[in-house]
Amino acid sequence: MANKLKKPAPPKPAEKPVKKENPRPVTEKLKQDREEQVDLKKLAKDERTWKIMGTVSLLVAIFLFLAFISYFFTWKEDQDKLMSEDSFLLNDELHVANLLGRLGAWTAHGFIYNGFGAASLLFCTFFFVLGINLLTNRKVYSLWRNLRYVTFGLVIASVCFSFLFGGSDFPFGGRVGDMISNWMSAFMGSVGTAVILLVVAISYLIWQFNPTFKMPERKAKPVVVEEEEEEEEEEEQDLHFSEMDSRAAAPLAQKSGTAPKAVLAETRPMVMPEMQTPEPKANALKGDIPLTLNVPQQEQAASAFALVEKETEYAAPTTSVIQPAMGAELLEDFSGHAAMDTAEMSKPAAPVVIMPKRAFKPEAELVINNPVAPESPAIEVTEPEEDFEPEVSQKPEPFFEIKQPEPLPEVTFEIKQAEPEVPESDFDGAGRQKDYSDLPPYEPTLDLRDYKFPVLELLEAHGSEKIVQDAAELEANKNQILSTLKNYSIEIQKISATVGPTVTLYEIVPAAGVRISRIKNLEDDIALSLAALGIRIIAPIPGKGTIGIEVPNVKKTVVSMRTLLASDKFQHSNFSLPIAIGKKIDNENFIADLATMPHLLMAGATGQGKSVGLNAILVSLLYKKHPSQLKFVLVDPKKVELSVYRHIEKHFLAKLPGEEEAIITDTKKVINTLNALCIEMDNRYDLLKEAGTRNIKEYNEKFTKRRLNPQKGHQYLPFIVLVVDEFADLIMTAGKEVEMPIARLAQLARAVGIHLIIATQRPSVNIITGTIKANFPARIAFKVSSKIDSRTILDAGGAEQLIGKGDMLISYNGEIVRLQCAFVDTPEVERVVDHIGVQRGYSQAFLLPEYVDDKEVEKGGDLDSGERDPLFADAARLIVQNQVGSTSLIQRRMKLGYNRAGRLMDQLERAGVVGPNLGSKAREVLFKTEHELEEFLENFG
Ligand SMILES: Nc1ncnc2c1ncn2[C@@H]1O[C@H](COP(=O)(O)OP(=O)(O)OP(=O)(O)O)[C@@H](O)[C@H]1O
Repeated sequence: MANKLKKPAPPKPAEKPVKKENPRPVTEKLKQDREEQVDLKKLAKDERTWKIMGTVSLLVAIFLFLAFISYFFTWKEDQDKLMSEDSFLLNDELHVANLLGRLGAWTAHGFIYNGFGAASLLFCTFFFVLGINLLTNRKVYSLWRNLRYVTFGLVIASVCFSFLFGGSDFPFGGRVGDMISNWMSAFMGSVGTAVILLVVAISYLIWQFNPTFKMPERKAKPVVVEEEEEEEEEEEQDLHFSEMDSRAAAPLAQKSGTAPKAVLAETRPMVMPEMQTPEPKANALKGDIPLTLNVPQQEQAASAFALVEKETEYAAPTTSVIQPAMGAELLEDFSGHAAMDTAEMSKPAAPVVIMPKRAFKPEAELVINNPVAPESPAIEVTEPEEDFEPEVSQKPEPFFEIKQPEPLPEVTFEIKQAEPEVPESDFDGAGRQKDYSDLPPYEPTLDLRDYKFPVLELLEAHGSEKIVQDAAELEANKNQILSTLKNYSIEIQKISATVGPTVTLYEIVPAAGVRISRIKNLEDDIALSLAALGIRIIAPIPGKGTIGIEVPNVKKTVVSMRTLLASDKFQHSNFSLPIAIGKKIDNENFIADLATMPHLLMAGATGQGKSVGLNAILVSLLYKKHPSQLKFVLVDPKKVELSVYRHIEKHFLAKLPGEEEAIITDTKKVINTLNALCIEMDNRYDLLKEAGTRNIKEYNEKFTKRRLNPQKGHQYLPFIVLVVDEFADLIMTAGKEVEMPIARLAQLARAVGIHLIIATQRPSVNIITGTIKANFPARIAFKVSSKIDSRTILDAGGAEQLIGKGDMLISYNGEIVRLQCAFVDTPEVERVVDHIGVQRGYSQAFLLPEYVDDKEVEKGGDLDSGERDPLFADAARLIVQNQVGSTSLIQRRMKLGYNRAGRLMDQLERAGVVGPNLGSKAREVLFKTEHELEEFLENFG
């Protein structure tokens, strides 16, 4: 039929003469030109062109290397001939000793004698790197960086050699080295030249190898990803390797006449010669939809050790299962990619494309995509002096081998904030603002200057953390999903998979015309057919245009806290309060700033990972913050969950004045503490207002620059994090009395550095009320028992589908992300806490302002009537020292509630220390010197 329809076409030639006016030859020429251009472009992009160039480059490297090495031994014999013969290269009668004949001798002479001496060997490395990159079509080594090293290395090494071995017969530094060295010696003398060269040579070595001198580790870990990425752009201009990505790969396959049945785009290159299978069998599933596997980069694949292990593990199931299931045929050998070094493998790489040799028209394509490994973990200890080997995949040494610092004797000393020594008044006699800028900046950490941050060795790696990709499982799930959708007549174009630590995300691109809601409605049916708990359907995945089906992995991977804290993202985060929460499906570390959240609500049924989550947050803060910068207020009605933190009371905990225990377990005390926090918040706002700053960051900056006078009550403000472990319990017992201060703090406390983390087992609407919810934009849901609970926490379903054990959803910045929470076990927390606890701390916990319940005051009668407040004398001294009769000064400096400070002021007035109330102005202070006051106090009793 088609042919018949085409036959009537001949009239066309008849039309040709009509268009005679058109300059046909010109058009044809243009066409031809364009075609030629297109061909050239194709040629430039053709993989084979790069390979040929790569081979040539490698041969050049080898040629130069042999010629140079040979020259070292034969130069004496060949040099005369080289220098005396004009047509050295063309004279066939000349016999030279160089291994590579006249060409080798001539080239080596040119490079070594006339050029850079022995340093010319560096040219070989350049051609080698270029060759490897071209041959593998990848950036195995950074060409740009190598070029820089070679260029500087040539000059520096040749000059150094010339200087050191100038007297030798062999041209160690070459002409270039001799010239520069001679000039330098004449210019600055031998000693000057030696010093300069030493400095330059050391700088060069440091630049190239990094001062840690941990070259093997550094090379093995993908820390360089960012650096590499930067350079990648530069390199792309030189080499267009990046064009050989998965996008280019598919057309390539088609071009070669092979419509791929399965296109596997892999993040990591894997050598699996055994995967090469014979020609396709007749049992190839017709119309089978290939699966695209988004293999997440294991961040800890930084170590070569982990990578090798992973590869072998992956190879076996893939071989045995994928091929028969997919009907995939002989897979091309991709061993070329195995040449890639570990550093390359561990960074985001262009997908490797495995092409079957036989053409096969699939219904939809099965592609194994390649999520970008988000970051390279720096498995480095916080303490640089600790020599920690980052072998995450190995079990750490038993704990008893880790030396704990000797407990220091308990020292009691006065809390004395190292306050800057600034004059009492900000203004000089002439009323001008005094300038303190010449004083050194205030350093809050100096109070505990010997404080040592916890080291990563205190935490465990919890297994190898290798993501187990079971090809059989992937294929089976894919087929189940497809057949379920097919049963409901839903056609799809493509399916891909991303394997995460706990779940695998299957991304589906539906065929044109399929309504998303239809797939969404099949959630339960798909779950049933996969016979798995924890299926979650995201339709559509925001910003992607695909539909996601999350299916739990049979074998789950524990995400250890240590991995997260070792990651580059955490180590180099400049967040105010960085918290490492867990890993996303694509294995990206989820690290957020609590200060911007600014409060966090956590909910989940019992035993689903809440306490572990809380510990993860607390531990991440302990790893990043100095005791002077952060205080915790811990509320633990269950009495056991947070009790481990009591050891760090004198470092990191805050409590009410006069309280014995810093960790609050009694509901009544919780109310007082929350109200005290409200007072602290108000006090801080007063300070901010006086300082003319808008938030704690600006305030602390101004304070450290000594632009705020501590005599006026200004002080460095630590962040305060309130953690409530069982909020439901509090609401049940205290109701509004707890809800109101929490809501007030949640609304206002962010700017003054007070942040709330509230956890609850019962996420019902009477616990998480509208007021609470409105002020907690960041929420975490562990597995809950019903969809209603999930809606109460996240305003969306899904948390009821989770699988527990730290599987969680976080609603943050307006999107809901599934994470596997980092796991930190109680013994690990104990170790971290003990590490801090044995160090010298403050003399007591950070004191919150005192809060006196009005009702209790009423019940207890007027304190003023009989006796004087025990703090009377201290308050009088404070007022006289500062010569300011202000209630808020007493409140702030003595950490008292407003009522008590007011009563003290009344007593001071009655005693004649201060004058009467002057409205908005401070009261007059009637004692001008402390001496007068002391005499008065002695007589007054
Ligand atoms: N992130 C995680 N990774 C692996 N396992 C986890 C994780 N979080 C929790 N688990 C497992 O689940 C168990 C219960 O966790 P956890 O104690 O945190 O639950 P919970 O929600 O606090 O329970 P409860 O409310 O009863 O205190 C842990 O002992 C641990 O075995």
